[in-house]
Amino acid sequence: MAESMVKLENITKQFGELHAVDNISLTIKQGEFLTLLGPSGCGKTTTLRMIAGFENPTSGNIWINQALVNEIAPYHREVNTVFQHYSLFPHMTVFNNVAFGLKMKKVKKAEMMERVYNVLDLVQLKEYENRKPNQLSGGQQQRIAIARAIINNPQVLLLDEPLGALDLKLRKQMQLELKHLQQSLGITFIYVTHDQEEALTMSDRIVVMNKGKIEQVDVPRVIYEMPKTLFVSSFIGDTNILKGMVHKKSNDELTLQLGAEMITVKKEPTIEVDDHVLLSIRPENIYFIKETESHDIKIPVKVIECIYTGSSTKVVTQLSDGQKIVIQSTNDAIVTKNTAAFLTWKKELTVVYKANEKEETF
Ligand SMILES: Nc1ncnc2c1ncn2[C@@H]1O[C@H](COP(=O)(O)OP(=O)(O)OP(=O)(O)O)[C@@H](O)[C@H]1O
Repeated sequence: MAESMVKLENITKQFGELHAVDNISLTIKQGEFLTLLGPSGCGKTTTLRMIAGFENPTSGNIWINQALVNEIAPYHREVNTVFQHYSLFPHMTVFNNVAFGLKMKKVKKAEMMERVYNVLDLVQLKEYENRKPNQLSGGQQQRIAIARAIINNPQVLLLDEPLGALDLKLRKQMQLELKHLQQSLGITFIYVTHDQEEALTMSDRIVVMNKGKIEQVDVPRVIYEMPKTLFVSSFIGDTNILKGMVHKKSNDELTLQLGAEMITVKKEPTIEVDDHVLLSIRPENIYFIKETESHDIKIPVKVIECIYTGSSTKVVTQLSDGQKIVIQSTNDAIVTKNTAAFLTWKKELTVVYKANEKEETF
């Protein structure tokens, strides 16, 4: 996976005054499943459309397979795109929809038949070859759209929210199918979604975008466990954001005041004594402990609410200064509403940000 398949260098796209994509640089490796993730309007689709050639960058360079493609028309780029709306030809059978690209290229009949049946087999729709798109379910139509996109053996497949129109169960099933397909074909996938769970499930690496800029690029585990910015922390998964203040700084630790308590966390180079900070702690990383237990972090709280959610219980607690901490507990027997309790979490799972860093609601 070492070779670079797509390279974006200082890419900006302006629509009038708006910087839809704002000076991003990114290298996507051969065979990689890379996901562009971010809220609506952050520039994901615009980035994908520039790689496809449907939009021209205002400035910057795009390489595909080591070739500069800025001036190359979409149909001459080694990429294919799958959209959320399948854009199948309604009057053609499944077979003809998939064969269309090969017919345009005047591929010989025997080879065309072999290739169409191969991809129909890959997407498990061989027996549907004579149906029209309106005789297929949404998931089947999307598989046909994917079959059509891979039949020309593109180096790169661009997928713009391809599962967005499907219901949750089918979407989850198709996520796994797509991932397996990508692995077996060895094609580079650049995938756009605003669904963080989908991104975490499918990707080799995730690019988190916000307002046209890249906030973080990394493997799913690092994005989830070590979000670099407050934005990433809040956008990916559920988290508690708590206000604190730095009391002491030693060689490798910070001592923070949180409510009436002092806790120690890992040192952050840019954070100094007296700084106001925001702590991000995921609900599933917090545990209830008994008053008699001793832990590095031990926070007294009041239990405000217990909400049963099936596999776990969401427990809302409150610190002495009124800040709320939500815990996702699989052992709710330990607490009851309106009682005092004690919380702990691992200091290495506490992510600390300077409070003035992008304090906004997401
Ligand atoms: N052709 C255009 N003309 C003017 N503004 C545009 C155009 N295309 C996109 N934009 C704007 O650029 C910004 C980024 O849009 P883009 O479609 O890339 O976002 P996105 O992250 O894909 O969002 P979504 O998840 O809603 O599809 C938005 O503010 C959008 O309104």
